[in-house]
Amino acid sequence: MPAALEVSAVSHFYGEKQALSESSFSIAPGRFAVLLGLNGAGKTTLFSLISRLFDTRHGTIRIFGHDIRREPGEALRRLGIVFQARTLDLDLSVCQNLSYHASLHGIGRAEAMSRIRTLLAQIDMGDRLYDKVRSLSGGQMRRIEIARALLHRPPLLLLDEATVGLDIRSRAEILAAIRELVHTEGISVFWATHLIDEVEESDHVVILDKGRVLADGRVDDVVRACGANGIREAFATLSGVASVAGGAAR
Ligand SMILES: Nc1ncnc2c1ncn2[C@@H]1O[C@H](COP(=O)(O)OP(=O)(O)OP(=O)(O)O)[C@@H](O)[C@H]1O
Repeated sequence: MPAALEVSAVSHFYGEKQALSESSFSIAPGRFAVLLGLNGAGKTTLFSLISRLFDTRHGTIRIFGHDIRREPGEALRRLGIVFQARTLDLDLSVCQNLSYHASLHGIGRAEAMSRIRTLLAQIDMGDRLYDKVRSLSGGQMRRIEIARALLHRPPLLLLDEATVGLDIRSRAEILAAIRELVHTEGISVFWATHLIDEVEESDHVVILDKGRVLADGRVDDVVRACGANGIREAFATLSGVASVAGGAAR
């Protein structure tokens, strides 16, 4: 079976500025993989390339073996994405936001409603179907965005700093719900964060710093290769920062 995501020698420039430099790694199907990097590491740039928001001019990206440039339809229908910036329409209801996304994916109305009800129940939002998005908390909006990203049943889900701005309980709940999806549905997740405490020992981790992949592999292997005392120390050493504390790097 091909990799869920394969990134090969991908570079990206904003004018003269190089934001990604010959980045390569791949993620196996059914894995929870973390893209770990400080602010400005290039995480959002990489996600913008994977989702084809930006054109990939240097290198190749494949989703389950489908090149995003040569077979964009096949590749992108296997991808769900939650961007860092909120993208729900605040003046529409939860149902309207989700139905609109379903119709973009060619999902018929009855099937869409059935999927929406199932997904909302899974994320504990079953009673908010007809509420305006504006009336939801930040954590609840994030859950709706996750449900939206899963509506077309993609086998690969990307989340860019999905817990930013949420309180500690919402963060933990969202992370746990996504980890649960990996176990129960067997989907592959690529979770971008700068928060070291979101990483678990059995995860696959890709450490990105100033546009370069500095480490790629199982967390315990990366820690061992660095001769570090844990992922916190390995990340601090690789990123060249003095310490990583309080859940974030300093
Ligand atoms: N539109 C842009 N024009 C010029 N430079 C940009 C642009 N977007 C990002 N950059 C630069 O590219 C680099 C990577 O930025 P990117 O947003 O991808 O990082 P990030 O890891 O997602 O950071 P954050 O966690 O802060 O969102 C940074 O140096 C950033 O300043």
